[in-house]
Amino acid sequence: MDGYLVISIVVILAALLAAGGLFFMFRPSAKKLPPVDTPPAGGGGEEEEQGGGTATATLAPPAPPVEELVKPPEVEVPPPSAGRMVRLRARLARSQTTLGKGLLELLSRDRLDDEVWDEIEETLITADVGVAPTRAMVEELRTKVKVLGSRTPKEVRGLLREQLLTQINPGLDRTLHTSAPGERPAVLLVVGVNGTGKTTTTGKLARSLIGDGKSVVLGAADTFRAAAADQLQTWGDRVGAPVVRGPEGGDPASVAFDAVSRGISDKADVVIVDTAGRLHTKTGLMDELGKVKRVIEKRAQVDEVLLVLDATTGQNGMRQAQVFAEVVNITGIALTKLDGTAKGGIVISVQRELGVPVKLAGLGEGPDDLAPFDPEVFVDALLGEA
Ligand SMILES: Nc1nc2c(ncn2[C@@H]2O[C@H](COP(=O)(O)OP(=O)(O)OP(=O)(O)O)[C@@H](O)[C@H]2O)c(=O)[nH]1
Repeated sequence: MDGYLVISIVVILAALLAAGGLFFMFRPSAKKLPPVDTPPAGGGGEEEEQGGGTATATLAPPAPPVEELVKPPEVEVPPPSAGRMVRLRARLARSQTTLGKGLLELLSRDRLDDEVWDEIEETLITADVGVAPTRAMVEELRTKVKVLGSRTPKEVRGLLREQLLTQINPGLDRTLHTSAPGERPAVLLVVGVNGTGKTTTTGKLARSLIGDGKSVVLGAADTFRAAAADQLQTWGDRVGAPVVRGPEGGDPASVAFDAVSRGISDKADVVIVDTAGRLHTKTGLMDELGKVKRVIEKRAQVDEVLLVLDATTGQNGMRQAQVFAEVVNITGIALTKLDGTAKGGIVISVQRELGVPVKLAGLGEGPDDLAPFDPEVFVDALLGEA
């Protein structure tokens, strides 16, 4: 019986060894693996096919790790801000020359009677210049025309140019405060009614500052609308500016605080905080913006409060601007959509009403269509070529 058992074990072992041997002889070889489907690089794929027969020739190169296939988004290098208003002058000319040409035509008439002066006044008021500045301009023009007697087109243009410039006041300091004393970043707070172009202006401004060689951190304190933070994120990603954001409906002041803290720790040059500024009630607005400003000031001074105003909204926009001015100390105005209105006179009335200079002009929807406001370029675009 024992002998029978021993023989059985030996037979089983022999069968196992034989099976193992067969497996190693016929196991699928790495050489026969299907080629990995990778795009041919530099003609290498063709060479491999021509080599046919040898194992190395049929082997495809190892697939790159997945992370390598996901390319990081390309960071754009925006152009500097200098000379932008000149570059965008055609946009202004297209929308504003109705005003300029209308005034030039009226002032060039042989007889300047009361009716014509009324028309001049009307043209200025229609273009949102505002009643008081219109009266001042008309009075000055009347006196100068009397002194001049007969007028050549060049003289008329010169007179009007001088008057418009006087009202716009080229002497105002339009510098955007983007350099802070000491180590900390400059802090810019962007306020305004939704839809005026606030988020777009924040994004464009970040681009233009980066184009001027500054580093920027963006704060998406418009937590009221998630899309606004996404929009800002896209702007930031395009130029490599970090965007600090919070949960939808979260506390805007806390996002603003975090953004400024990030700017300080990153040693950034500028932090721009985009706010929601919903104009539900004046007290609500005051609470929200007041808190954002107070909380930021725990970390750094706010160097610039930029009010974004839509030039196409006329007197309604002006009223909204006044509410913001009562709530927060505005230091500059970004006038958007100047490319889409003939009412460029709003530059004059808004400065006069708020006592704050227009510092930036929005002249289109393109990423680089925001320019430092230049009064002379503006007036020349308005009046057309001399
Ligand atoms: N033509 C023209 N369009 C502009 C200009 N600035 C902004 N816009 C457009 O105005 C629209 C509103 O801009 P947003 O930046 O979303 O406005 P917002 O004030 O931030 O509004 P919320 O995101 O709701 O807070 C967008 O379609 C912009 O492209 C400009 O200077 N010219």
